[in-house]
Order: sequence, then structure tokens, then C-alpha cells
Amino acid sequence: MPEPLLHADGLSRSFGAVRAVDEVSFTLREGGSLGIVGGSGSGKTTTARIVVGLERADAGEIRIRGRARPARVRGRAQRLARAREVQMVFQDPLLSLDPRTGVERVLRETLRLHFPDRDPGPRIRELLDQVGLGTRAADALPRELSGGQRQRVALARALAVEPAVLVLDEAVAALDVSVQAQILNLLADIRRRTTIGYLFITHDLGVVRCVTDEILVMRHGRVVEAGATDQVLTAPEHPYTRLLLESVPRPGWKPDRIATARRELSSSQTSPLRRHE
Ligand SMILES: Nc1ncnc2c1ncn2[C@@H]1O[C@H](COP(=O)(O)OP(=O)(O)OP(=O)(O)O)[C@@H](O)[C@H]1O
Repeated sequence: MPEPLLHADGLSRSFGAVRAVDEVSFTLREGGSLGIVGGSGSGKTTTARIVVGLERADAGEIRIRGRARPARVRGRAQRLARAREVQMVFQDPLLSLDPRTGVERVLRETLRLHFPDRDPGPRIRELLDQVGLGTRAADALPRELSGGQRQRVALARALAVEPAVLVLDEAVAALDVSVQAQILNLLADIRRRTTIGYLFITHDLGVVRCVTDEILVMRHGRVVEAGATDQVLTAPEHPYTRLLLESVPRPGWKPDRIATARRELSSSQTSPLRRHE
């Protein structure tokens, strides 16, 4: 058996008395897409931040293609090598893009840093093309672009590094539904053409259904259910997963039905469910 692309083993992280992540383990295979879902405060983002290296784990380890990802890196070469293992795309690209730097320059600088011996020109064109940004966008500043275009820039910058794993933290949550669909299609297309693995952090089960083949359901820092996306979404075993599914607004729901579902879900974040946990 080849080593999985990413293996997380027993990750834990507490903030004071809050166990934000509690013994979380999962595997992402080469070319795979794993969704981490759960309500607010379930520990999804902290898990993602540990994978990326933005947060340290109190316990547990991350392996990329069998090699332990060091908790600390020393020097530029190690920092760049680590960045090539995992890249992250955030919900709001305005916060992660420099407001004074145009699209082409962002990509040029990233490529120069990681691949100083290569001519960046052809690769920049390839990346813009890959994420569906025309040459007109190449000179634009982030604020001159739409939300969807900015997310494409953030994606192009992450892909420029040729990472093994791309972590997407609520990466389409701020976009309206049609733009969301375009970005999700784009991500599916990139996955078909590369060996990249996705780790999708989202509270949106519709997104998970579209772009992941496996999911992990988190609640209070723990994994309550894991398995093939189709299986978990069509025949959820854990009551919390069922609750999450029941709280997804459906066409035709009146506002009070949506409000009730949201209330039920948010009270379940603080009070334990009665059944098997
Ligand atoms: N830096 C921090 N300091 C203190 N507590 C934190 C910190 N980061 C996260 N937490 C706590 O850890 C728990 C898990 O938070 P986390 O952001 O990982 O959850 P989440 O599932 O991503 O939620 P959301 O969808 O609301 O972002 C929460 O109770 C949160 O308040």
C-alpha cells in the first residue's frame, strides 16, 4: 500500500479548559477530497490550522506521504518545503491578499520564491487560465475584482506553489450561489487533472456533497462520524449528523422553519445530545 497523501493521527488542542480538538485522526489519499463538517465551534478550523502549521497541536502528528510534518521549521529552505506540502485558501481573500499588489505580481512573487530557476511568464499564464481569469484581471488590484475573482486569485496563488494538499476553510462561504458553483466546478476540474488532495472545512453540507468523497463530522472537538460522503449523507448513523442534515434549509421552507432548525442546532452545540456519544 502506498503511503497516504496526508495522515493525521490523534490531534488534540486545548485553549484553557476548551478542548477545541480532541483525538482527531483522518487520512487523505492522493487525489482525494475530504470534508470536515460540524457546527460552529466544533473544532474544524483549529484542525485545519494545525494541518497547515498555523496552530500547534498539544498531541498527535501529521504525516505527508509518510513523513512527519515538523512542528517547527528552521530557515528559509525548510519553510518553503513546508509551504509546498500544504497551502490554504481562506473564506475572505481580501484579508489574505496584499491590497497594493496586482494579480500578476502576486503570482510572479510566489513563483520567484518557490521556483527561482524557472521563467515565471508561461506558468503565470497557465495559472490564470487554469483558474479561469482572463488577462484583463492580470493587472487588477484585489479591490477591483469581484469576490469570485478574488477567490480565483487566492486559488491561483496556492496552486502556484504546487502543494500536495490544499486546505479550503469555508472558501466558498462568502460567495453567492452561482459563483460558488463555478468555483466548486473549477476545484473539481483541477482535482481531475492533478494529484492534489483537498481538505474542505465547511458547515455547508451542500458543498460537501459536491466536492468531497469522504467526510468527517466533528462535534465538541471530536469526530462523531466518518465515512464515504454519499453513505454518511444518505444514511447518517450519528444523531448529530442527522441534526446537521435536518438543519439544511430546503427549497420552500418558511423563515420560521429555518429559524427553528438553526435554534435546534445551536442549542445542540452547548448541550450534549442524549444518545450514543
Ligand atoms: N485562539 C483561540 N483561543 C481560545 N479559544 C479558541 C481559539 N481558537 C478556537 N478556540 C475555541 O475552540 C473551539 C473550536 O473552535 P474552531 O474555530 O476550531 O471551531 P469551528 O468548528 O471552526 O467553528 P466556526 O465554524 O464557528 O469557525 C471553540 O470553542 C473556540 O471558541
